[in-house]
Amino acid sequence: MEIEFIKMQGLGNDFILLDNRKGDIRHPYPDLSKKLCSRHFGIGADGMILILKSVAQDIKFRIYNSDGSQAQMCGNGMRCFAKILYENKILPQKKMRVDTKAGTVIPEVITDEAGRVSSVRVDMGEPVLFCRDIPFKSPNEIAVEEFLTVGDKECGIIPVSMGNPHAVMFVDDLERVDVKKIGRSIETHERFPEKTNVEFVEVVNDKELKMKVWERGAGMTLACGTGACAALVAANLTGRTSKSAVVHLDGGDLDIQWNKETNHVFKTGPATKVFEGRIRI
Ligand SMILES: N[C@H](CCC[C@H](N)C(=O)O)C(=O)O
Repeated sequence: MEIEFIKMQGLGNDFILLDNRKGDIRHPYPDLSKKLCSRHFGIGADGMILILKSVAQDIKFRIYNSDGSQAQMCGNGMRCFAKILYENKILPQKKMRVDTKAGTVIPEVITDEAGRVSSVRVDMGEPVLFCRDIPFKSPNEIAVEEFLTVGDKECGIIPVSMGNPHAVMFVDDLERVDVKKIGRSIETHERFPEKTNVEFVEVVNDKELKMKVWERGAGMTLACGTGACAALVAANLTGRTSKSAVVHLDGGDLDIQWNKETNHVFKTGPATKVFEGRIRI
């Protein structure tokens, strides 16, 4: 069968969006994601995102990594998702309640004078710090700076979940980190039973972070929205930044705010439609 798709990117983290509200795409999603995300044999992307009908909320969001694994949530992908829902008039409202495997997430599109979505502000919900819920194997009930044995090194990380697991590592000089080698090792570390995304973070000042990311199920990407949220939470918890910061990623900047009254984390950034097409599966 032939299906329509929309290729999107958020700070260079790219996705293939499929509208399967009618349920006519019956191909197993893990296999379909691997095929479509292949940069040599498919369309090419870090992940595949599905627009699905929801009973409980306005719409349902599901994300699969390029290796076919399913993730609970995707920050950059959620901005792309919200942009399409609004611009394609799938949902009339600017503020949406989205059913994700990380719970209900609330994106709000911000439009320019022409009515086009210029950026999206997402209420990402609450960070998860209980080790058992991340999940992360630890004698500690709550995440603190933990040490993982990676090869012949002891790496200090702070485990945080934004619905999906993250290992945040603070470094003095981001340019000197072997992101691939260390990221790959920590992604599959046995203390992360569901694997993990890995963020390498350099503190610029109280309101700025620089970050590179190795993503679970996708490898090095240009940006990770949930990862930027996890990085801000870890930085604030350890007194490195205030409760809001600009996170500089290879693909661009994200604005992250942690509202301590509601304990919700907010992420604001761009979303771009690259092209649309049809592909035989
Ligand atoms: N690889 C992630 C999912 C995509 C998250 C990332 N692209 C984002 O923007 O949050 C995981 O397996 O948890």
